[in-house]
Amino acid sequence: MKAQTKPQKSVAAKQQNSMSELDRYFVNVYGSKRWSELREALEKPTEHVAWINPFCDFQEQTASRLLGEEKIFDASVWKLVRYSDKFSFMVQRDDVPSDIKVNMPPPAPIGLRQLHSHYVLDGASPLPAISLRAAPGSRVLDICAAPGGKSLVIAGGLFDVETSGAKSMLTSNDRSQPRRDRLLQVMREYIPAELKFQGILSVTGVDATLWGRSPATCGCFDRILVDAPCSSERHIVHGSSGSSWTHSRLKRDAKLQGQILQSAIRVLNPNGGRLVYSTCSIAPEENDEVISKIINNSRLAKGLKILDPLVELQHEALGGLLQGVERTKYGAIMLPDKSKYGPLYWCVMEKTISGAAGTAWLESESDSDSENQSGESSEGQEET
Ligand SMILES: C[S@@+](CC[C@H](N)C(=O)[O-])C[C@H]1O[C@@H](n2cnc3c(N)ncnc32)[C@H](O)[C@@H]1O
Repeated sequence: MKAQTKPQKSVAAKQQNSMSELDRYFVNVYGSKRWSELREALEKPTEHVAWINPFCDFQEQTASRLLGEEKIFDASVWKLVRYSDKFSFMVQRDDVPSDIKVNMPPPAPIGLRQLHSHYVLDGASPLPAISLRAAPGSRVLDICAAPGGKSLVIAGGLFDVETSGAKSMLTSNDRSQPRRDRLLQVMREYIPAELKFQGILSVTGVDATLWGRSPATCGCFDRILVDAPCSSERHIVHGSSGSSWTHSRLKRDAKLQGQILQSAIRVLNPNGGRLVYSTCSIAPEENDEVISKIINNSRLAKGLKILDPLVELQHEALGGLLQGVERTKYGAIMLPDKSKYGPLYWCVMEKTISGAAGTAWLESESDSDSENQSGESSEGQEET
């Protein structure tokens, strides 16, 4: 065995310390038996599904063509699950022995438009995007959007090339330039160019904690997805995150999540706007406790109603995906020791302030909330 150099030793020692801090923390949260099962499940590779791109030319038939004449998916391994004509996905068949690891076929450009056939994502990932219920005509903000899997799922339900005049709008925002570059590439590969040119689909680089600052954006989104940056313990356990776990970092993440959520609530339409908050963290401090702080803030909670996170998902097509889902105080969580997919936490809320003019309520709060805003400056906006 090769001897470790001094810097290698100190990195290994740091990771070791951080792992034991992580273990101690989660034993307290889940108890030692559940944590050891959950940790083992987190160490395994992520289970993926394929979202079928409804923008490919042959729309409804796309999914079955992928199994049939296109032969991208082998029908003895994959099966098609159809939630609606805008949302279908491919999952591994139940009769494929679980010890056989089959690789997801890579996306391929197909049809006249040469758009990519499918997008590979964790099986739990589409659920927050579906729960938004964005329909043609909705103005949607995906406030932490890169690399873009959930934006694609939203766009699929929102736009129809034929009915793009329905005044739907999707703003996919992310502060990180490299991740935004990836998001722009995903949009180019999956979404027809005509939607981008009409200015109804845009990519922006604003600091999400600052969205609520601009009177121009107050109350103007009917649907908002806050898929917040989080500790992402699975990546830490896999050693792929490039950072180590500490409780102080978790607390910083939770603070940022609260700031982003507050900012998003300010730009949510007060007449029936819907917001979904999600993370891939398994820590209650980054999930229910972030929601709890909002609920206990009388100004922010005004008109906000927490909805049953599973109601929107009661559809036979989603039964397989939702297996093992657990309710939490405010939302739902999928943890990979009980479920095939995840981790994923999500909470669905709606804002209705009867009789309130959109901006009046928002303007009255903005000053007193300013101490909660991050001091970081926003980046410029760009269009796809
Ligand atoms: C969980 S990832 C989003 C994944 C994405 N929703 C998807 O489905 O592909 C969180 C994202 O938040 C972005 N982010 C972190 N802090 C931010 C901030 N203050 N403002 C905007 N975006 C931020 C990160 O760059 C990261 O891309």
